[in-house]
Amino acid sequence: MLAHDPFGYLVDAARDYGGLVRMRLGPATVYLVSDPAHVRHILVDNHANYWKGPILRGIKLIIGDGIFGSDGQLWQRQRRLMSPAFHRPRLTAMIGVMTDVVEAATVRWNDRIVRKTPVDMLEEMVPINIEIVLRTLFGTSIDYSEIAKLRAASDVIFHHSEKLVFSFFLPMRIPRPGHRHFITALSVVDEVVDRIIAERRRDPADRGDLLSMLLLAHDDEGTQRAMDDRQVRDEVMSILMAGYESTAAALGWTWYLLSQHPDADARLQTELDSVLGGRVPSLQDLPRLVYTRQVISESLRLYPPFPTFFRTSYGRDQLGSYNLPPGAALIISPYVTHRLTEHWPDPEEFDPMRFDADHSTDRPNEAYYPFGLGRRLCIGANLSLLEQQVVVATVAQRFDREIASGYVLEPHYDIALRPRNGVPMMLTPR
Ligand code: HEM
Repeated sequence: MLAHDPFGYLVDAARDYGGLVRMRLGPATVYLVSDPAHVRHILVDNHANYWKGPILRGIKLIIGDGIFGSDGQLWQRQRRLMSPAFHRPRLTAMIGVMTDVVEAATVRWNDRIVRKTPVDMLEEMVPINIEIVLRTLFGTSIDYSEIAKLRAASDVIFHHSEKLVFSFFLPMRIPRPGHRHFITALSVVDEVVDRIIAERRRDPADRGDLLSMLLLAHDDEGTQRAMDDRQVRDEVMSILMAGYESTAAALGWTWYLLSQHPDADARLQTELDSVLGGRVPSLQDLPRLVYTRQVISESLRLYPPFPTFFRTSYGRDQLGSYNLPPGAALIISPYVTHRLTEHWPDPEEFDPMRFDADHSTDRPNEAYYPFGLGRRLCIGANLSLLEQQVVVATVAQRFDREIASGYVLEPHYDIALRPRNGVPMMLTPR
């Protein structure tokens, strides 16, 4: 089912059978949820009846008990502890790092621009994002060749994660094809994670960033017991795995979509010229980059980097007229919801004006959730949106961009949704 054009299949299933569809996944029964009212019920109103569940068992081989896959009290404690690292004052202090990192990246593209060879605008977003996550949250940085190694290893891990998730009904002790490759890749990322943590332990002064929050945490009873090494490792791994690939994919999609919609690109340039006039964006500029933000929102609607995520019910529940059994495995899909014609007319059309103030009130809030909803809303959503605005504004006002001739888009899904062959573009300085 999920092998060939999986998302076309899911969109058709929702159109034909509605916002809750019971389907087979191998020997297992799963439910595809896309109706905004059901999504709200599961993630917000009755969230206590749902946990991440056995579908995420495979992901735990990677992130252990990290925040992304944990539940109950452990999750609550970790979320409370980590949230301040993503609050507004900390985010605004990150803008300088973001602009520095993007500027340095554009210098790396110079020789390709001069030689008139394409720059892959998906691939190039990855080191930008790794660097931003490492510097802003963990106060460290790694060199370019190490970034490439980390990237290659994460690719293997993502690819294997997809197999693990969609064969969740098999015991985890049965190795899936590619298991040894996966274990080797995991050890590469683990080495980087261990080094980041060891470096900070040698110089443990409180820097107010996420890593300090993890390392200097005490438990709620104030017994001064620090978080154990394994938990710190699981959290750093969770943030790395959830953090950079998703934003890089989002930016890759935005560059692709702009290349296919010259009118939207022209409007974006007009806004950037009038608000920034060639400067890098500052905190004060960002609220004025309204159309830039709409472009980003529309890109996340069409191609949410996590097009599906998962829950399992503890007890029975009522979803509309349907009686959901206990232990039901749910695939919740923003990709599908974002294409429901009752909320999104001409859903395949790229139209950033859907997100202007006048049109945004036409639909329920839950018709749009690229970052999830409710208590488990993406902890990095605001960081990611800020970063996307900074990257799009900085790069777009510096270069005209054209997709390489002969390029054919092929979406590719392995937990994250990305263009399979990257986004090769010819860049011309403006
Ligand atoms: C475009 C970029 C991103 C997208 C589309 C995205 C999407 C999501 C979604 C849909 C969830 C909810 C999953 C669920 O409810 O099961 C989530 C959770 C999470 N995301 Fe993101 N994310 C992005 C960027 C980031 C960044 C930059 C970070 C960190 C630096 C991050 C860290 C996390 C974490 C830790 C969670 C788990 C939160 C919890 O369960 O309390 N994400 N993300």
